[in-house]
Amino acid sequence: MAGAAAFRRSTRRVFRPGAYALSRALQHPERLLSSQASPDRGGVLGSELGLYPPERIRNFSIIAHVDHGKSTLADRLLELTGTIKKGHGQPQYLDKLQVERERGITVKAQTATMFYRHANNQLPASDQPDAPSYLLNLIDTPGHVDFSYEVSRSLAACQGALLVVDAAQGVQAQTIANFYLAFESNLSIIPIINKIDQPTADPDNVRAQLKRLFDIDPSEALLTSAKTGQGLSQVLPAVIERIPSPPGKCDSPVRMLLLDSYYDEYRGVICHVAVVDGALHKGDKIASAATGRTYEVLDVGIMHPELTPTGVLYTGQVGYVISGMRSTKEARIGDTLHQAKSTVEPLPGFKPARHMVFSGLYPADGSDFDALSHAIEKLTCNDASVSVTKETSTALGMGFRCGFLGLLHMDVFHQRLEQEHGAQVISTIPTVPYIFEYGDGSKVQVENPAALASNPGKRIAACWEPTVIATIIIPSEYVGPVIMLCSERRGEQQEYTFIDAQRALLKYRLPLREIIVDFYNELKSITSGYATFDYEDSEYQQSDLVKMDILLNGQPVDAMATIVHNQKAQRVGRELVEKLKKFIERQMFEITIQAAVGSKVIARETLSAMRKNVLAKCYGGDITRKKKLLEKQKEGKKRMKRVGSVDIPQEAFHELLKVSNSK
Ligand SMILES: Nc1nc2c(ncn2[C@@H]2O[C@H](COP(=O)(O)OP(=O)(O)OP(=O)(O)O)[C@@H](O)[C@H]2O)c(=O)[nH]1
Repeated sequence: MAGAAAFRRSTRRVFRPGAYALSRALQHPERLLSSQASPDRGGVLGSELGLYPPERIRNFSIIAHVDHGKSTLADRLLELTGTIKKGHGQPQYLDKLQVERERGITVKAQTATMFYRHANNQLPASDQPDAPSYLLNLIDTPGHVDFSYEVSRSLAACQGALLVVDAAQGVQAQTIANFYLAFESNLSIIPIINKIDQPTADPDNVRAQLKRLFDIDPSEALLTSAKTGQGLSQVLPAVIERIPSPPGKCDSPVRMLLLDSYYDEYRGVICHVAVVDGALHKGDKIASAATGRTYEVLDVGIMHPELTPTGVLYTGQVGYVISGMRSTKEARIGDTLHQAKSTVEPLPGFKPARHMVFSGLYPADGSDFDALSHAIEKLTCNDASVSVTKETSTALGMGFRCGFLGLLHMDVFHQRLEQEHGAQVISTIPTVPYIFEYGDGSKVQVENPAALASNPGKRIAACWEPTVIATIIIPSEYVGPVIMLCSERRGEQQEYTFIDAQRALLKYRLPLREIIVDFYNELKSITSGYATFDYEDSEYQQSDLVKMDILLNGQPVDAMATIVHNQKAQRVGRELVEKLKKFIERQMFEITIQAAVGSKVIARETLSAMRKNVLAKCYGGDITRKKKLLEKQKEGKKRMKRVGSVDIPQEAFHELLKVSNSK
């Protein structure tokens, strides 16, 4: 247990202060409304919501490692309460984005309100028509490390969390991170061992892990299969019995926490809110504590699971508000919305999103800049966690420098640009925010390696790079290779313990740069897919960094510049140059591809001259076939970027992203 306690202390860092400060702020409830009989399932009117005082409300989240079954469990609970129809033909109801369905991950947290009759004895609720009804707000959360910001947001509105653990896989890296987020938010945690239908399920071992790592009493864990439905009937009773109701002052002026916001083309900005004190009615005037702006409440309601107008939301309830905000920039996540002209204490805010990965986004066809600009603007309306600034590259023309929470976040943004807005995008090698100090003592944060060149007269005196604390869980036979991988990536071991007889936990401090490209893939491949990995931001460390340029026929390509560790420059340079050689097509003249640090060339390849004749194999005189081939070639040319005199295909930029920066 001593090991577990030490581990817990060392893991506490993951807590997001805003999240648990809120639950502390909500500690002294005063209940105004008395509990009453309940409305029928499904039929929700504003007057009926008033029948749910805080003691009849439970706000909870589901947290888990990726793929342990959060969204499936959420679906089952929505079905069980009649909120959605059984077999509605669309699994993972709360995963609404196309990219979420395709990748099977949750990116944006969603909320749904359910109604559930519950009696305090062991009889099934169906045998007790007079059993009281409860209003349950289920807040689905993303599972991936990049989106832990969304997790902390969701937790701030909850008093409890279902901690879902796969019965076969057991506790994984993200189970640990999410547990501590919930624990430090003072949430009541209900452990759920899911997927017990699997032949390899070992619930006893998972119980033992929960005890060892989190000191959770094994008898508290519920055993379920979200797939077969086994054990699911225990979940909602446990939610009602074990999770406290939301505290808040029913008779105070309205005060609510802004949990999330998105832009709807027809209705404007829709804010998800948790009402902490008082009641909010349609027509009320509300103000934002952050901006001081006032708004009129045009529509208010619950997510049941679609937007369902109720005209009112009471203390402890979670729902949506439409108030004529023009852009999500006005709807700051974590802001307090309150009754206009009243002085209220703002609720503790959230930790602002930190951008850890930056990349340039350029239209594949230069003339599509306006279309890309429009697409990015629309997408950031719904994803305020992306930062966007315009930038210009000599190689790629006009584009944008975007900051993301992590690499998956970047990928998802990219995919959404293409899928939802049809944008064809070239993105540059991702980079992390470095800090450089010049000889004159001035410091700059560098988010674009090419920007370093704009200060040629200044000598760089020192540089710092962001680091992370990574938690890796692996079967013990893989410890050796993983330790090697981490030290190759300039990692510093912080902890090495066993979580059970078969699995080890490693903690490393690693430069963020070393994990943003390819680390996870490599970790997965050397551990046959068994490793799980999570990380949290840590401090900056001083480092020996250099800017590496890529030159084509002697011309630096600004969009391909990158910052690397001095000792790795040669290897990375060679790899980049070899990769480019494969992707740049031969042209009518010789092309030299070089990697250089300052004026020193560290890698070089030459591509000999050739003319590609697409008609070479087209014997005979079929003119339509010839035309088709020429058309195809023309189409191909469109996807080329001309740098100086060299055409670079779009794929070359994509491939560069994959180049390991540290092998
Ligand atoms: N055998 C079995 N499979 C399950 C069960 N619950 C979920 N699954 C499957 O596990 C996979 C992952 O489930 P999800 O519900 O998408 O997992 P998630 O935790 O929401 O994943 P993220 O949204 O990526 O965080 C899906 O293929 C589900 O069908 C279960 O109880 N038994």
